[in-house]
Amino acid sequence: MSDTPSFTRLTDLAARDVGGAVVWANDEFFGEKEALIRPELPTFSPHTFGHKGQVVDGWETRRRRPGGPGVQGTEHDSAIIRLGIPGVVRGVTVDTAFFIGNYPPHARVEAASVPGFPTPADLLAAEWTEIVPVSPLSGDCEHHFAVEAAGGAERRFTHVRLAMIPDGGIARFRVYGEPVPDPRFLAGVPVDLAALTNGAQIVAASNMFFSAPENLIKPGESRVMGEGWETARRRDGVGDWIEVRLAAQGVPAVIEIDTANYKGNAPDHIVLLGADRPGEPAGSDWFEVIGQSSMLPDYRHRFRLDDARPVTHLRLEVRPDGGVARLRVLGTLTDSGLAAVQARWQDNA
Ligand SMILES: NC(=O)NC(NC(N)=O)C(=O)[O-]
Repeated sequence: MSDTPSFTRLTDLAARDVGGAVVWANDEFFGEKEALIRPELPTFSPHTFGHKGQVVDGWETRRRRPGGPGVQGTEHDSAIIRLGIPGVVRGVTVDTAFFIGNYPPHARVEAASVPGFPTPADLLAAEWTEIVPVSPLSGDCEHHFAVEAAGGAERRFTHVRLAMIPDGGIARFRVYGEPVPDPRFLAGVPVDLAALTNGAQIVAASNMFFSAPENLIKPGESRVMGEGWETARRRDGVGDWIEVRLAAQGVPAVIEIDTANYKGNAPDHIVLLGADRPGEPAGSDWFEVIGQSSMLPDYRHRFRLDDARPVTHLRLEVRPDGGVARLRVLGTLTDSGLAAVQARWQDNA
């Protein structure tokens, strides 16, 4: 349990900051269900009581009593989470941090793929596939469970259901996996080729001391410094960088490099390189997309590209170091890029 498995380096598809939501729970008497998907680490303030009991940073149900409130029609407590980014699930983490006398002894996870805009009633009636069987939990502990492809076939899921058996508290729930975007929303319109929600992925980074490079391509604005990508102070003059694999091959038209909230720690300048290697990791065949350009603190820098070449990967170099909040790459998929997105969609239907 102490070794952190590699799937935890994938995107947390359920996190609130990528659009996840806890849409239903049969009970949340002591702790609200939405806490499950907060991106921040859980906290605890001992001997802090509200009208309902100890204040907790997690989803916590009441003690189940036969025929008592909150338990009608259920065998155990459960919550349904809408993934912010539908995709293939590779593993989950159930974190019982700070729940010691009140952790659930077992958990189980199921997943479903429900099209459209399902209501909680639609979800309760949906067909669910078990992705983590009933498994023992201990108190105040992170539990990592790898998810095997059901029957050997990979599936794109839109929702997961977390059961705690029979009741208790869970601080955080992470659902790690690979986004699988719906090609209908990427065909024939300008899109952000670097967006996590469109299937882009950060594949390498020089440094992530203060915050994760994946933040660069998350949805929405970066509201505070901690929501961007910030490196440690460099003393070697080498410079920091990230590499992003785009949603698929596309032609970029407008690039945004936003240093929002980096006021005393924006990079001095950047260079943006591109590579066109469909189906392969980017190698050393980089070409210039944006030449050396000065950066201002706390500023959304926009660059218009004319006659750009198709790219599958971009490499953002920041010199000498510092923070960048967001990288946006507005452009259109090429025919072969769209075909790749469609093939992935069909493979995971
Ligand atoms: N001291 C507690 O935490 N008690 C109860 N929980 C809360 N949150 O008050 C309980 O019964 O699990």
